[in-house]
Amino acid sequence: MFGFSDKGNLNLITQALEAVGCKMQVIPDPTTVHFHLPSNLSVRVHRQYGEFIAELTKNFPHEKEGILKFYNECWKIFNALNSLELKSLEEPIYLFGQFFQKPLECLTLAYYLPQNAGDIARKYIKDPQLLSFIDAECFIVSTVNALQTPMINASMVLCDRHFGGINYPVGGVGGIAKSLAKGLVENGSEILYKANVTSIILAQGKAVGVKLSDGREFFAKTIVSNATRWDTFGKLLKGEELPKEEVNFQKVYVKAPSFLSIHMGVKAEVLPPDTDCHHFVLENDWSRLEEPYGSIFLSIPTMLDASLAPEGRHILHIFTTSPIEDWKGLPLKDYEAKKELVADEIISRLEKKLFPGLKSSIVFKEVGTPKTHRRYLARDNGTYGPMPRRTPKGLLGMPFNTTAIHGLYCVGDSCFPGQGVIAVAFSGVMCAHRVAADIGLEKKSPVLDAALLRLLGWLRTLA
Ligand SMILES: NC(=O)c1ccc[n+]([C@@H]2O[C@H](COP(=O)([O-])OP(=O)(O)OC[C@H]3O[C@@H](n4cnc5c(N)ncnc54)[C@H](O)[C@@H]3O)[C@@H](O)[C@H]2O)c1
Ligand SMILES: CC(C)=CCC/C(C)=C/C=C/C(C)=C/C=C/C(C)=C/C=C/C=C(C)/C=C/C=C(C)/C=C/C=C(\C)CCC=C(C)C
Repeated sequence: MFGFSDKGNLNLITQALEAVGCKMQVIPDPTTVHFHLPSNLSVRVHRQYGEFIAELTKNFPHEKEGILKFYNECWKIFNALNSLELKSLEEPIYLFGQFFQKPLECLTLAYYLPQNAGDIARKYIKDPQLLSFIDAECFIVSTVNALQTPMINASMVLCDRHFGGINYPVGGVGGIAKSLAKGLVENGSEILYKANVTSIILAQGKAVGVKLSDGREFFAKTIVSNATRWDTFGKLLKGEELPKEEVNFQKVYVKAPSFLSIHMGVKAEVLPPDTDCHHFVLENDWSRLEEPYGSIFLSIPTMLDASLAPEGRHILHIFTTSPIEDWKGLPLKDYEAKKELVADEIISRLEKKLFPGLKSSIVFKEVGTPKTHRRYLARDNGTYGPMPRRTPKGLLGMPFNTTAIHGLYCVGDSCFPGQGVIAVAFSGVMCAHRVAADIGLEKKSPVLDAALLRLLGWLRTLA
């Protein structure tokens, strides 16, 4: 996980836990990811920036200068981001205050807001294989290539992994939600589980409550939806005319595919002792990077935290992009058979590329499809999140938290700045600040608000 460090301003998981009086013990991951790429290109992204750059330049000595220039430009943006107090960019008193206190940093971010990582990489790098490597660097966090990945998001992940680092919460990532929930309850909040919202209640065009599938209704001054914008406006507000803002959003962004996930328990001896925790595998053909089932993600959390599995066992979480269309309309028997077949192919590829004997070492296996994602996360088509339809203008087209419906706010990965736990946590921080201003807990200027919201709405139409 990003966001777990004890320094800077981007450690949003640490900050969220602290806000409710919790802290989790973490284990630093020495390697963010080990790439296994075409032409046997193997690159380990070491926690130490210098070691990573040394490994990359060893593979591409003729591009040393380009590599340094590209990643240095990322650091410029990361340092600007990391210097700001992160609050709502839709709240003018805060936004203008930041421009006043940190003009250079804010102008840097405003300059890069409409730009994408692939264009900047091409300014410095010519080697097509190295440009494909930058595509893979972006793909693992955005599910699209570098030319479609906003430069601000790319800089955040390409640098924070060396600044705050990647850290694993002891006991597993599920502990983050559990700690947060415990902290919230201890601070007086109430959380309803198994509460399936089927619609948002409107009164005179204003959002005033929610209705659950069991018929219960809840009313509030403010409604915040963490469902995707497609679900919020397509299902929870079904029958209402789609607001112009949302039509624009859907013009610029489509739903990214979902994932096929395989969770396995294996005998420990099948993995060499120095195996890294995270791997990304694309064997032969760069053109398959973005194709369904083309590339394989693999996490082995027991490499960092042995307590997660019984002694002598490791956990493998293997996943690859997969569209829901491949899994729709199949009779149960065919669905089960297809899961086995597709999983078997993926496991065979890993056996061939990384771990000989993998198949015979399996002691437990469970396969989830896009339908599993849809069911458990209630995400339309099980989507991983928004993906630009064409080349985007960086982050310019991403909507913030306020919506065209008075009293209704959106958070999550279909809001600015997009996918990723830190991105999603930032959208939560922004939303909390905007709501606090709107209900009178923070300073607010209605005149400036109206002007800024109009300006931001207009900027989005340029994307
Ligand atoms: N670091 C990693 O390895 C990793 C792995 C996977 C995902 N992620 C990130 O996590 C992010 C997901 O964040 P998010 O918060 O936007 O999405 P989310 O899908 O995780 O959260 C939405 C929550 O809302 C609930 N929900 C949806 N509709 C509902 C309804 N009608 N009624 C009640 N509850 C409902 C869902 O059950 C879910 O718990 C993604 O962007 C992704 O990048 C990171
Ligand atoms: C408003 C206007 C107009 C202007 C102004 C200017 C300014 C001031 C601006 C500002 C801006 C800002 C602040 C921004 C921010 C941003 C952020 C925070 C971002 C973030 C991001 C993040 C991200 C993207 C992340 C991501 C991550 C991810 C997705 C991850 C994932 C992972 C996975 C999947 C795993 C892997 C594994 C393997 C490889 C195995």
